[in-house]
Amino acid sequence: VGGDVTATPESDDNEYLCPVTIGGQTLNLDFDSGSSDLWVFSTSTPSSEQQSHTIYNPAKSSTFKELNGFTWQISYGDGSGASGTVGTDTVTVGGLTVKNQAVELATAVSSEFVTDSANNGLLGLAWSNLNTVEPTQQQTFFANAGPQLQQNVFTADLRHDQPGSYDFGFIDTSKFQGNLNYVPVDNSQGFWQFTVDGYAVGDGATGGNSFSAIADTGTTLLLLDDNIVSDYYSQISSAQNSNSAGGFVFDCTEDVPDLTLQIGDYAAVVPGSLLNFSQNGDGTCFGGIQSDGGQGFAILGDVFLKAQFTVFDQGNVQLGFAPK
Ligand SMILES: O=C(CNCCc1c[nH]c2ccccc12)Nc1scc(-c2ccccc2)c1C(=O)NCc1ccccc1
Repeated sequence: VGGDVTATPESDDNEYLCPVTIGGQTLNLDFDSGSSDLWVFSTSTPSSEQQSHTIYNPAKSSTFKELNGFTWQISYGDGSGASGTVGTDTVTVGGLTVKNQAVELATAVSSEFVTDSANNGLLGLAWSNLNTVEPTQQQTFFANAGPQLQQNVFTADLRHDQPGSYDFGFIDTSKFQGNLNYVPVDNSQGFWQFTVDGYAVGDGATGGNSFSAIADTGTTLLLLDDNIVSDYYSQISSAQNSNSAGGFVFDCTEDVPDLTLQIGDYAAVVPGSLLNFSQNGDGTCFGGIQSDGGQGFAILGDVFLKAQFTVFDQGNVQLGFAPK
C-alpha cells in the first residue's frame, strides 16, 4: 500500500501545497518535515481568521471523534504559530488512508497563516516526539501509516515553479538519476537531522567544518551558519545584507554561484539558478541562502530540496539523496 500526491508550489516557491482528505473533506495542506502536528483551519477558527481559507467542519464528518480536553500550541522561528483543540478522523493522502489520525483544529492562527489563503494547515512529517498535543503526544500521519507501507519511507520531489510530488511507501526510481546516497539521521530532537561534512562555493574547493543540518520541507530557504553565508556572498560583488529586504540581496544581473554541500560521499549541488530566489522589484534579487539565526543547525529548506530527490527513511532512521 502506498500513496502519491502532487505538491504544487505557491508563488515564488514559497511553500508547496498538497490535497489531503479528512473525514471526506479535502483541504490543501503544507507538508512539513520540520514539524509534527497535523493542524487545519476549521469551524473552530474565528470567522475573522477563516477569510478565504478552505475549512474543515468536524460536524460534517461521520468519522470524527473529539479528544476531550486535548490541546495543542505550536510556534515557528519566524514568529508565526497556531493553537487549538484535537480530535481524530480518517485521513487520506494520495490513496493512502490512516484511520484515527490526530487532527488538530485551530482556534487561533497567527497573521502569517491567516493572510496565506492557499494554506489551510500543515501536515507534519518530522518525528512524533516533536508533536505538541497535551496531555498525550500524538503520532504523525507518516508514523501511523508506517506499518501498512511496503517500504517505511516517504520521498520528496519538489520543483521550481512546477508541480512535484510526495510518495509514501515506495521509491520511484524514475524520479532521480544514479544511486541514492544514504546518511544516518539523529532523530533525538525530532528532526530529520544529519551531518554535512563540508561545502564549496561555485567551482571552489570543498572546505569548512562539518555541521548539523535538518531536511525541512516546511522552510522555504536554505538557512546556513553566518560564516558560510558570508563566504558565499563574498563571491557576489553587489551582495549586501539588507535590513529592509530581511536578508542578503544582490543585483539581479549578477551571475550567482552554485553551492555544493558534501554529505558523506555525495556532493549535493544547489545550482545558482535556485539561489537567485526572487525579485525585490527594484533591480535587486533576494538570495536563496540566508542566515540560520544561530540555530545551532542548518535548515535545508525547499531551496535545497528542489535540487535533490530525497528519501525520508523512517524504518532505517536515515535520509537518502540523489540528483534529478
Ligand atoms: O518550523 C519549521 C518547519 N515548519 C515551518 C512552518 C511555517 C512557519 N511559517 C510558515 C509560513 C508559511 C508556511 C509554513 C510556515 N522548521 C524550523 S526548525 C527550526 C526553525 C527555526 C527556529 C528558530 C529560528 C529560525 C528557524 C524552523 C522554522 O521556524 N522554520 C520556518 C521559518 C520561516 C521563516 C524564516 C525562518 C524559518
